[in-house]
Amino acid sequence: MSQSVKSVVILGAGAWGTALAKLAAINGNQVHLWSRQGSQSLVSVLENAHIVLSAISMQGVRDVASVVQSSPVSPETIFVTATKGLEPKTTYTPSQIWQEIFPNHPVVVLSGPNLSQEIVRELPAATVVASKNINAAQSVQLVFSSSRFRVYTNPDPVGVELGGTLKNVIAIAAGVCDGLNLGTNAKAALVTRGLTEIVRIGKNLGAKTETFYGLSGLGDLLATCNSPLSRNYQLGYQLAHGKTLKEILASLPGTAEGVNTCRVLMEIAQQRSIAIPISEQVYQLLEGEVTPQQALDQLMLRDIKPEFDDFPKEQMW
Ligand SMILES: NC(=O)c1ccc[n+]([C@@H]2O[C@H](COP(=O)([O-])OP(=O)(O)OC[C@H]3O[C@@H](n4cnc5c(N)ncnc54)[C@H](OP(=O)(O)O)[C@@H]3O)[C@@H](O)[C@H]2O)c1
Ligand SMILES: O=P(O)(O)OC[C@H](O)CO
Repeated sequence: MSQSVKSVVILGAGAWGTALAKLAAINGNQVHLWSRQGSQSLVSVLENAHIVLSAISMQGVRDVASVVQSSPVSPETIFVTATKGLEPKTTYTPSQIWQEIFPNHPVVVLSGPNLSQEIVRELPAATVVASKNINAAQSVQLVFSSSRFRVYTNPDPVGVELGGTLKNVIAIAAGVCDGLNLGTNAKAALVTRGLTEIVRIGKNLGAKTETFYGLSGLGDLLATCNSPLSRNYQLGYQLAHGKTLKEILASLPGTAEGVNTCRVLMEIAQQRSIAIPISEQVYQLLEGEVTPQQALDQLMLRDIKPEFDDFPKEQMW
């Protein structure tokens, strides 16, 4: 893989921003890792940046993007977003925020089964870079691809971004499932039906169904629902052990985006009349309206129904 050296600015020196900075540096790129707590001004690092990647947690994305907007950036700069969340006020995905603020720049989504602690240890992993601008996606692919990190391109940014974002809600449920010791059958049912919910929402928001069966959908869902390294999984696991959300958030290392995502997701589902029963129980659990056991009972005692929403009637019996 040969390419010219790129100037890459990573916004957000949290767990994911730091891991991505390491990956870009391995390929000989000139990398600036920016944090609001650091000494470098945003203006100074943005000068001549080919790629600006945001690994800011959802709550800070619009503020940081607005500050970037007031700084001089080259018209060629590609924006990459690696945040997995939804904006409460607008229900926008992070890439929609970046595209709204930078309408004339390519925006690329980077998302996949990427637990940062494994990537920092240089364990092998794969991810997806998705954009309507395929040249931009390919440039980003070259910057991050290495013998330890395999990067695929994809033309469905909304699907890639929603897969990574919505799985966090199901990962909370998976943590609850393991915390309650419900067994492997229950976990398989939960993850599979969770994927059905993600596909329903994603299709309604304009994503391609097949994207959710790829790395950024099913791949990330499997990684996050099965790893104690996931903050969202950990949060669910601890809820099942009787801790309150407040107690868990006070000691959790880093951001568990699933909590806010779940609230925004419920709003989207209600506005569009989309059934997402697992996510709804996660919501009620996070709001303290049900216990983990009550959430389980509510799911198991729902009306019986066909497995698929759109199977032709003559094929059901
Ligand atoms: N960790 C992973 O394995 C992983 C993998 C893939 C995707 N992601 C996604 O990447 C995003 C970041 O995750 P993370 O694990 O890196 O979280 P994190 O360790 O909590 O770091 C969050 C970063 O966002 C910054 N930030 C938050 N609000 C800000 C604001 N208003 N202005 C400026 N900076 C702000 C934080 O700055 P301060 O330190 O100054 O607060 C920090 O650098 C999340 O959306 C997550 O879902 C994470
Ligand atoms: O630690 P989590 O739950 O934010 O998950 C990290 C990544 O999204 C896994 O791909």
